[in-house]
Amino acid sequence: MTAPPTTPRRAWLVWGVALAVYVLAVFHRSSLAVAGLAATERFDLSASQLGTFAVLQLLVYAGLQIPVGLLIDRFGPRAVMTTGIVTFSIGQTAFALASSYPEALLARVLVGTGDAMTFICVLRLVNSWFAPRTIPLVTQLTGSSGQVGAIIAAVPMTWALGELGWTTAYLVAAGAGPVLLAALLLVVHDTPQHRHLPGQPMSRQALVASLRASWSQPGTRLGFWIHFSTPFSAHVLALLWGFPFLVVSEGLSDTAAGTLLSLIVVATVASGPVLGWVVGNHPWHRSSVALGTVAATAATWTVVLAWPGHAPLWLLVLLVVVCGCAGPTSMIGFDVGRTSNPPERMASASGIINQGGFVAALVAVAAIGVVLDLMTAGAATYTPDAFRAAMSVQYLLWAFGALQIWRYRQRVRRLLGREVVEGGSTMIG
Ligand SMILES: N[C@@H](Cc1c[nH]cn1)C(=O)NCC(=O)O
Repeated sequence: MTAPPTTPRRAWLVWGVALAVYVLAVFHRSSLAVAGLAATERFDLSASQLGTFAVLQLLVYAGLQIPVGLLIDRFGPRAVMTTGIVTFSIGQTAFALASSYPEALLARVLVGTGDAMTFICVLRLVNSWFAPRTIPLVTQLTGSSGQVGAIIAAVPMTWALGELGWTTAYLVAAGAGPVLLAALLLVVHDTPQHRHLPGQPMSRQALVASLRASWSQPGTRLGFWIHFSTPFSAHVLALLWGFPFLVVSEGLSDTAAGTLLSLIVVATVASGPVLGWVVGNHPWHRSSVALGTVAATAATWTVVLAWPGHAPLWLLVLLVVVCGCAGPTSMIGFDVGRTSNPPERMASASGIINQGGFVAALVAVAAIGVVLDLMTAGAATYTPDAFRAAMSVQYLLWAFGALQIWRYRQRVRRLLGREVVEGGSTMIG
């Protein structure tokens, strides 16, 4: 499987259907965030039980990235994506019908499993259907357009939960799965030449050796740390802590806080194509863009956290826009992974890289909760000072991630000249 020299027209149709499946996966992933209160009432949950839904889903997603990458390299993206769409549709149906907390948790595990099978399939399809120069742009468009699923989850799903009730709202959402499954089976082929192109069967030793080979490429590690360092701040805000931080620490109304959180997705969707263009035309500077993004995110947070009293609205808008733009920067990680690995290891390398941002998000979300609890032990509510201290744990992740990006970029640059990288390869050895 190598990229075609020119992009066939059919590639856009294949990508459109695969992207729609990814949008649906992001929609299902995000559809719990707007249902927190309803879930608390339906299953009689405490706050930490509610938080378990989000953490469990992230854990399942991150934990499955490497196995799913291997499955794609072995069975092809069409087969794995088919399994993914069936799995998350069953999960969402089960969530609609769940009547107890354990049933609902199991349903979220299925949603997380199906979700984990989607994104790297789309990346693999992009790599097989598009001409090499177009791949960075389409990869970026995939990542940022996929976030539209989060917007659909926020607005129409809130309406549906209020108007149709829990069971009908989630059943209707699950109903989109079979429709897209039919389109997928009809339109999506693994490559322009093959409907189904499986890889070679591999023994356990060969699988381990292949993963080792991917990880030993400095470019895969550089991709992992870029994905680790850039998007987690947006996840921290959007997944759990943004709303209470903006309301308690910055004194915003519920509506203003909700609007700012939606602005994250708008910034993500808008900045993706620009970054895609930059990455496609200046591959040598990919890691510089990532380092600049980490610096800009940390600097903006610093001004917000150091501002005496409530930060002004323009500064909070800047914060969510900068965090939103950092999301697409994480896609640079996949591009570095693509140019550092042969086609038969592409999906497993993407799986390794895709873990980065989700591991960082899990660590950040959990660490912020721990610091908040420690600083407000016994108090009825969180305080602005506690939030300032808790949000500061992000500096540890930025510092560690930026250090690792710097180390691996030095290693790649020591071993490969600029003309080789600009020629489209960062594979070493
Ligand atoms: N980095 C994200 C995608 C992204 C792009 N822009 C903002 N976020 C990512 O890795 N996504 C994987 C997924 O399954 O969504």
